Amino acid sequence: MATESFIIKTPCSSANIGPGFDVIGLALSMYLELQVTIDRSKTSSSLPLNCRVTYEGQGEDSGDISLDPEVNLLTRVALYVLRCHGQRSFPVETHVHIKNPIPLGRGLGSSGAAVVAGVLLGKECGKLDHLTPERLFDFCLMIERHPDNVGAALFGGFVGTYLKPLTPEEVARKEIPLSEVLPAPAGGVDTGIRPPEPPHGIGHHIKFPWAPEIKAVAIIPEFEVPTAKAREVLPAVYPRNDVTFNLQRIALLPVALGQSPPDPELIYLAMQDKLHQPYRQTLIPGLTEIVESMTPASMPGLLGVCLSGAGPTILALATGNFEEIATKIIDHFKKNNIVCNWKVLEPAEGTTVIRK
Ligand SMILES: Nc1ncnc2c1ncn2[C@@H]1O[C@H](COP(=O)(O)OP(=O)(O)O)[C@@H](O)[C@H]1O
Ligand SMILES: N[C@@H](CCOP(=O)(O)O)C(=O)O
Repeated sequence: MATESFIIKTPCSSANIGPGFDVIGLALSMYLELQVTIDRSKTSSSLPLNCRVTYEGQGEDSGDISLDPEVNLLTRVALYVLRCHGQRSFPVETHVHIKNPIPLGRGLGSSGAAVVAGVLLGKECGKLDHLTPERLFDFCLMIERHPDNVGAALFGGFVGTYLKPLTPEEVARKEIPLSEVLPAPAGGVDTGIRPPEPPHGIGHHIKFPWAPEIKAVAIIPEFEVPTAKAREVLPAVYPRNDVTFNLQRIALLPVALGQSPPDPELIYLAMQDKLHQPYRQTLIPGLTEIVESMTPASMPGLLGVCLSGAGPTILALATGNFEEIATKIIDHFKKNNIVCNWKVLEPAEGTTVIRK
């Protein structure tokens, strides 16, 4: 067939869920979608890297998302996968239309979804059928270096993610600067050198059960917090008591969220954190007040509240009363002149490729 078309659909995610910093991820029902067509009848193209990128959705009007395939995160990731397999550019002539409802820089895994979808785009465009989901995870981890949000976006559901102990040589390869992994942005020189391939079996995941009654209410402030900035405010070392506090809760969390009917007191306790949220309140006005004041005792239907990913979105897990819960959190943000919108989301399947 001369024209090939397929769709890549990747869910957004909420990482951490309180105590699970860089470990736990939950795929949620808002999807980044790539509509891809490849005209394989053509033998040459005037398009840069043979690829035309179009975009609709979040950040569309602000011009935050580049349409240059050498600059756009998604297509750069796809090029990384292609170049690791000896293919310098996209097939002649590729059109990638990106539909993105995931708000940017809000802690709902927009970059994780872009990385996962980009890796799949590279696999599909390059006909790299030998790449298993586990190997695709390795590629994701060379770019998004924590496994929680990419693990959820790739595999779906409620997941625990972990990295295998790497040899010193593998660590050196995995931690190679991002500028050497991703192709040079526009204006950079394509040296023709193959980028470093990921070590094998870097990341792993395990799926946890999720009680069907539990929904995720995302309260999304209008301002952005880039994940890189939200990681810079975290300390390099932690007091032992704070680490123990999180270990005790992380042992409860997957069990508490899998039990049906859910136990609000247990879930509320299991969602407390001392490793990232207290430090990130400097970037998210009202965060501590929200986390401390929203309890199942004061709000029927509520199970627990946490920062979603690196923020600023707040994730409230609940079995009902969604609007009242969201309104209460929105009112807290209002005191700091912050406007929000909100959505009820459900756990989602992982990334799928749909061929027509
Ligand atoms: N669909 C997309 N296409 C291209 N780039 C994207 C896309 N989604 C996110 N990004 C990039 O990722 C950035 C946001 O990443 P990050 O700061 O990690 O926040 P988030 O919590 O949303 O993942 C955006 O500013 C943009 O540069
Ligand atoms: N564990 C990471 C998760 C970042 O997720 P994002 O959705 O904000 O990109 C962190 O907390 O930094």
